[in-house]
Amino acid sequence: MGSALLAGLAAGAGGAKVLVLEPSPSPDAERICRENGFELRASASTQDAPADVLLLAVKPQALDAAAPAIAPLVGSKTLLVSILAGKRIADLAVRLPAGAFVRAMPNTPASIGRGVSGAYASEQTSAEQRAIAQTLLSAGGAVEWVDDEKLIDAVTAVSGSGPAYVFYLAECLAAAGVAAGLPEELSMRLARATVSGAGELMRRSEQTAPAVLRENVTSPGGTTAAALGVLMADDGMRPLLQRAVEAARRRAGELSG
Ligand SMILES: NC(=O)C1=CN([C@@H]2O[C@H](COP(=O)(O)OP(=O)(O)OC[C@H]3O[C@@H](n4cnc5c(N)ncnc54)[C@H](OP(=O)(O)O)[C@@H]3O)[C@@H](O)[C@H]2O)C=CC1
Ligand SMILES: O=C(O)[C@@H]1CCC=N1
Repeated sequence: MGSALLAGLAAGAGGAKVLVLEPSPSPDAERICRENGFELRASASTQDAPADVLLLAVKPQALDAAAPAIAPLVGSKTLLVSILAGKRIADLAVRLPAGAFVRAMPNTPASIGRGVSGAYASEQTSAEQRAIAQTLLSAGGAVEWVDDEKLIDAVTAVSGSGPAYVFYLAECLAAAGVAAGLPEELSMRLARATVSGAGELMRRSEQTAPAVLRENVTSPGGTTAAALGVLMADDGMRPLLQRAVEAARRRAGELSG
């Protein structure tokens, strides 16, 4: 996720000095840094001046291990932008006492500029710092600000993890096609094209309500209505997805601390 945002940052960094801390950089991260003149190191040193902006993108479970390597870059004027699932601003502040915090939750379509991030800014965040966070995150796509930090766990469960649900839908659709008699590769091609095409149609359509797009596919008494009778049953897709999103939201809560 950090590499995806870094690629976006590369496009919009202007003349800013960028330091990337990464103990074992991927070839992609090395390339992005080389091509954009970003400095790449394993850790910060006490010789480094505090950063204006720090983007934190380690796993939540790696925060304790990573914090000492980052600490020299944190000062009272530093804006810390965290994309760590579950970690609250209070959790970050005890380890990395920056002056201001933005807790954000992007998603992997950010790697092609088509992501969406939810973001929450701490009270201490100035308008200028908020604008910087907006620029950084919008390199990956749309940005939706929320005014209650607790909502970030719900954002995580809906759009942070959400791409995985959609990819799993494609997997399940392909498997169902095979069960219906289609060759495996053809079924996967149909499922991929259907999921991506439907997503693109939803994005481009003037009609913003997915329910209307769904109704456009559904001929009265036809095949889609037969399938939706299963998916929209009381024990169908809605309660299933609600349970899945709630499990993700709960897990985010468990990752705090
Ligand atoms: N994947 C997703 O869809 C999303 C993830 N997130 C959040 O982004 C964060 C990263 O997740 P993800 O990208 O999936 O995980 P990855 O494991 O791909 O990325 C974590 C990165 O942090 C590096 N790292 C580990 N320890 C340190 C350290 N001490 N100092 C500097 N860098 C270190 C890792 O290096 P190495 O590989 O060498 O250990 C790795 O490059 C998580 O907090 C997650 O909650 C947020 C939104 C969406
Ligand atoms: O699975 C995770 O914990 C991260 C956060 C959102 C997407 N991936």
